[in-house]
Amino acid sequence: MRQMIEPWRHVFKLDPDRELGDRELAAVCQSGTDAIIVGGSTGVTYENTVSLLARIRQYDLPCALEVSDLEAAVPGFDLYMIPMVLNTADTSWILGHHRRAIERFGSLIPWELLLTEGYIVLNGDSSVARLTGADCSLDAAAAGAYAQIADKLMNLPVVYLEYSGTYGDMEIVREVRELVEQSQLFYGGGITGPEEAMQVAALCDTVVVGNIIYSNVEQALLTVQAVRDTRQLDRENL
Ligand SMILES: CC(C)=CCC/C(C)=C/CC/C(C)=C/CC/C(C)=C/CC/C(C)=C/CC/C(C)=C/CC/C(C)=C/COP(=O)(O)OP(=O)(O)O
Ligand SMILES: O=P(O)(O)OC[C@@H](O)CO
Ligand SMILES: [Mg+2]
Repeated sequence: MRQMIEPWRHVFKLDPDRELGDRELAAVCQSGTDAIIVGGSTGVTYENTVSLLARIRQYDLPCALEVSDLEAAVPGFDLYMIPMVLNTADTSWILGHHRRAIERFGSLIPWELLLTEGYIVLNGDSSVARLTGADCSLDAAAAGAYAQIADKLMNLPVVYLEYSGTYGDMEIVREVRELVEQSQLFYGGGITGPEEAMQVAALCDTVVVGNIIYSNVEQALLTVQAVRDTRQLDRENL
């Protein structure tokens, strides 16, 4: 599964709990983005997830489910991304929900389609931070330490810098970039147009664009080419 995500430079994240018209969905899926991730931190149900998957399947691009609620474990995705929030003291978001999921779904779990994401949640004023009780008051050294736990101690395929709803501190992103060697570095949060997309694309492997799809789809679409046109900096040239 690592091979599937390796080429992903740009992805759109669609929230099953939000409305998106057919025209907008078509534009997003035909934009040239590398993949769609379906996910949200609240209000994700089996029904709204099935319905969004069926609509996305009209288009020919990979579609992953980022599992945030057991009730929404819908079969038929190309990939299942499993978040573990590293910077919370509430272990249910690191292991607890995961244990329950495995007890509940057992042999139904398509293990070969699962990828674990080491989440570092950095916007204290986001649903995901409130939900998981994440400690978002991290400086660059602390964020970098969590990133190395994911990359070097846990060997996770993905480190996800999650600024959901706000544009991140690029000094922190840069520090994390310098330290992550094996994991694929995802960044998501507050990208509202091409300039921000380019800045992030220079530092991270994969750029995730979410909320702006729902408020200004034209700006969201411009991020695709912006990421394509941006060369990623080598760690040595940061
Ligand atoms: C049978 C079948 C098809 C199985 C496939 C999947 C499955 C159930 C596998 C079982 C194995 C397993 C280990 C599952 C994990 C179960 C689980 C619920 C884990 C908890 C994951 C977690 C830490 C969730 C917390 C929230 C989170 C990190 C969500 C990620 C998405 C995210 C941050 C969205 C942003 O939220 P948004 O709502 O957009 O925020 P804003 O409102 O601020 O925009
Ligand atoms: O919605 P935005 O702020 O673009 O963030 C994208 C994604 O990281 C959310 O999980
Ligand atoms: Mg969102």
